[in-house]
Amino acid sequence: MVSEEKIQQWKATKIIGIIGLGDMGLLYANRFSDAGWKVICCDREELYGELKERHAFAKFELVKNGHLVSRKSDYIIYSVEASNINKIVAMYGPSSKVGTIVGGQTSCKLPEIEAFEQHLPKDCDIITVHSLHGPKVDTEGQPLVIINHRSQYSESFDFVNSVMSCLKSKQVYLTYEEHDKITADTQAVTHAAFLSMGAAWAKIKIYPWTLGINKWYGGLENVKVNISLRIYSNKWHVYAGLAITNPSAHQQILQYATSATELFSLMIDNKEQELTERLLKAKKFVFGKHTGLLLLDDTILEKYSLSKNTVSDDTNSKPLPNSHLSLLAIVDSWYQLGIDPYDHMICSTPLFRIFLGVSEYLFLTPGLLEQTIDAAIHDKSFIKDDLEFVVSAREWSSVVSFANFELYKKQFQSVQKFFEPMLPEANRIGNEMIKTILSHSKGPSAGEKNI
Ligand SMILES: NC(=O)C1=CN([C@@H]2O[C@H](COP(=O)(O)OP(=O)(O)OC[C@H]3O[C@@H](n4cnc5c(N)ncnc54)[C@H](OP(=O)(O)O)[C@@H]3O)[C@@H](O)[C@H]2O)C=CC1
Ligand SMILES: O=C(O)C(=O)Cc1ccc(O)cc1
Repeated sequence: MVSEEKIQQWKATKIIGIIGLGDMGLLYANRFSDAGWKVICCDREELYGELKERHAFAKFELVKNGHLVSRKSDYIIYSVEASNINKIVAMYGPSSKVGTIVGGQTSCKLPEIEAFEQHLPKDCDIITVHSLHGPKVDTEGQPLVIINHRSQYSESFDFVNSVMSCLKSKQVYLTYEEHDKITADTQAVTHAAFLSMGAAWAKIKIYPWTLGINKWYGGLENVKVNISLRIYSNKWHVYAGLAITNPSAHQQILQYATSATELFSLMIDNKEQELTERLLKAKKFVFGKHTGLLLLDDTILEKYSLSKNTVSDDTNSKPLPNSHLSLLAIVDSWYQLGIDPYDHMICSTPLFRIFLGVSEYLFLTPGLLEQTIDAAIHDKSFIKDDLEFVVSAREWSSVVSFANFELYKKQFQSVQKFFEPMLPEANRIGNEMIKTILSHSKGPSAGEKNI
């Protein structure tokens, strides 16, 4: 335990450097400087003039480039695009102050650690971090992974912990290998699922919230729409980087696409018994030990719809039952890969917890799985949507396994363009929905497996 006096002494004498003043870099720069740390930042040199104006009243200092950050800082954090980490560390790493600590914020740690080992002077320690949430989420209580990879100075680790403590996140200590395996299981496959939903809607050119109360209506559907659009309102490189640069993520995303394909084949072949047996096995494996309350309650999600329709507008219609292929496929892929998603709660993002929450709801609400299987076999209202979903899941999987950043960008941006007019509204509703889910789940009523 570091004394308050020591922390005050560090605050008076040490400098935190941030290279990359994008969404996450800015979040850290503001939080650290608000907590009383001296912070010095840069973004790309050509943006210096513009950024100087934009941050004229900020508490942190802005300098022209990463060399100037590196020369002065006692802890340097690279908060840049994953695909450029090697190039950027190669550029500024050798300017790191003697005996400094270096880390990064990229979402997959293997390429980051390789870049540090390759380009940093041997006298630098390597202690890296990953906040498991987006820049607009309250950092308090969210997991923050800290990886103490190479420490030769006794104070380095305590120092980084003290700096990070102002975020009030839940600090989780892992190796970079553990981190990458877990985030492949959690983040990468969650994104693949919601990216595939959005791509399928864009391909068949439907805005699912405009179809009245017949289709895509209700709490589970609101989650699918809101989270999918939330992902498409972000920067493509965040999702591309964490999937493409993490080898374990390729296998995960491929399994997700394979599960979706195989379950869909059983649906179109009307193999009800085989489908039921397969899903019950998956249910037993993933949810067999579940006790206590569900992570999510469908009714609290009802109101977060982009739709202007309500059931009372249209009393003769009732929602068509969905086959929920995207949710069946994730539970099946956890089963096929032998992953217990609850093991990863300690190191999970809000989106993963929500994805697990809706899957759990589908499998554990009495009668809902049976109703879903019945719909998948006997009511083909969603069959065309499911076909597009399967094609999309396989396309995302191919793009990721071929490590094709350009194609990823193209595919992402074409869907983004389709949803563009709705993204601000979707983000607003999505933020409210996530806030409600997170606040409900913080309370004691969330049961043993807090979201
Ligand atoms: N967004 C999120 O939800 C999260 C992201 N992360 C990870 O954090 C990292 C940063 O993400 P995020 O902040 O969202 O992305 P941003 O694109 O917002 O930020 C990255 C910033 O780095 C800048 N940059 C590029 N090259 C240089 C350079 N040579 N010197 C200085 N700055 C440079 C970029 O400028 P330009 O755009 O002009 O190239 C950009 O402003 C990524 O690796 C991401 O995977 C981690 C947790 C959450
Ligand atoms: O919660 C999610 O999965 C997000 O989409 C936000 C996000 C993106 C990248 C990260 O490395 C961590 C969090």
